[in-house]
Amino acid sequence: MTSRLSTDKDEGLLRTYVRSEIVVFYKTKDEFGGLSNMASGYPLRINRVRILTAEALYQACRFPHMPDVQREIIGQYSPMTAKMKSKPHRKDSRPDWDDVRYKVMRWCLRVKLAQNYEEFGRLLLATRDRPIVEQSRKDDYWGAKLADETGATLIGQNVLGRLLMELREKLKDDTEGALKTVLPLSLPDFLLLGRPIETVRAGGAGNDRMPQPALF
Ligand SMILES: Nc1nc(O)c(N)c(N[C@@H]2O[C@H](COP(=O)(O)O)[C@@H](O)[C@H]2O)n1
Repeated sequence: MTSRLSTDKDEGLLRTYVRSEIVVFYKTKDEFGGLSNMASGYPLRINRVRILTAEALYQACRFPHMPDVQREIIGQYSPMTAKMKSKPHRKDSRPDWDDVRYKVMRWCLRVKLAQNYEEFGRLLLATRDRPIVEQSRKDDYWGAKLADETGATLIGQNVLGRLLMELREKLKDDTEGALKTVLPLSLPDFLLLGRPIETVRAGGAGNDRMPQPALF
């Protein structure tokens, strides 16, 4: 599975999923909504900076050269607003963004697991061996869209779901807790607020819902 995801060569390859055979999440309140990057309750800490959701972290990674934009993104309470704050700057995303975004997403999911090992791990393992799919209205790159109005079938590249499945398989073998440590990606300028992103370790993030803006 890693090789399928290790390049965007298969970009455009749409997969078809039958709803009754998969774990699908659409809203964060769904049974498996915690798998969404928009889900709250899985706080992160990078270089001692608290970040409320994987979505905010992912969006901030677009702009290593723009710390003020990163600060604005991770300063939002709402993950959707964090995503919206990145939108006006998208054209200024790091120049290799389209090539590296799936690697960044894989790293964000690793961080989410490392720092929320019990809760997120339990949710991942509860999907057992089923395909995981994020249902989306518009985005059939990260997720999959309804094939028709019955909703019985979804079609998309489902890159996020495939990364989650990849992580689930690693977690099944993680008897030593190796996934509680996450090395930084070896990308040029992998920065947060002007500093190189350091190794991420379990603990540290806390789950006290302290608002990120309080840190600024
Ligand atoms: N707009 C929107 N609404 C939701 O409810 C979503 N779950 C998403 N998808 C997430 O957006 C992220 C990708 O953002 P880019 O389009 O690459 O900037 C990723 O976390 C998707 O899962 N989008």
